[in-house]
Amino acid sequence: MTALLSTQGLSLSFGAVVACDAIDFSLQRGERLAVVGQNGAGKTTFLNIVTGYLKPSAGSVHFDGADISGLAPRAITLRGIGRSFQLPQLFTEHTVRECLLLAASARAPRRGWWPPLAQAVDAERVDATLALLQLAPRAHDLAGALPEGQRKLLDVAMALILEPKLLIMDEPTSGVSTDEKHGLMQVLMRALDARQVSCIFVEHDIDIVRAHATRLCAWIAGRIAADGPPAQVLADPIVVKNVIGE
Ligand SMILES: Nc1ncnc2c1ncn2[C@@H]1O[C@H](COP(=O)(O)OP(=O)(O)OP(=O)(O)O)[C@@H](O)[C@H]1O
Repeated sequence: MTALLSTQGLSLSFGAVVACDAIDFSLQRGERLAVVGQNGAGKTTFLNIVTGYLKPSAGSVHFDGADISGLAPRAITLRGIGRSFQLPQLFTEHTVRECLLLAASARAPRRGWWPPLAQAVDAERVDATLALLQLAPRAHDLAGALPEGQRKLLDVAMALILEPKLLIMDEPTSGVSTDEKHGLMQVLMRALDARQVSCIFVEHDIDIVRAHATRLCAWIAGRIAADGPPAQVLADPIVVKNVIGE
């Protein structure tokens, strides 16, 4: 089976710090991959290279059968890799519904703004996406007025409106209370399943990883130190010592 995403010898250093050390990696369709690692382990650097925000010093990235190495972030988004961030990137002065329309404009031709925007996405798809993320009751509220959990949901809704094949989420539960975290992840994972979107998510909460990931990669010093089913990786002594810190 051809991998949805793969990297071959992906490398990047910052001075003496090897942030991404010749990474060979692949992700199959349908996987929910959690990524864990101490601060500075290289998780973000790897994901920034995959999504075009950083250029590797060596190596290549393939997605959905094509070489996407060196493409700009917008081109990679249009090919089907969506991204949501630890601090949601919202249009806070706009309503929740308008945020989805603005996100959809990433698909519209570069020239023009509001008129092509309205044609770029149909109202039904916007409403279905809002419903999927349980945001329909907030559709006409300002994005900036949402509590953190709903900001995270809106950030993902804005990624899903572009119909990605893969969504990369950076700490989807950070800033959300412990009580709300599992509920939030259930809504997110159900939405991704409904749209048949594979995902990679960086997560520090091990309970969330156990409950919601099908696979886990543990990063240590620019390398994937352990990779496999979450229960297996979390029992690996190297991971226990260097990542979980017990
Ligand atoms: N733009 C940069 N310039 C210099 N050093 C950088 C830069 N970006 C990352 N680094 C360094 O590369 C290493 C990997 O950082 P990275 O942010 O990828 O780790 P991380 O695992 O995502 O950590 P965190 O969980 O804190 O986000 C760290 O030592 C970091 O200080």
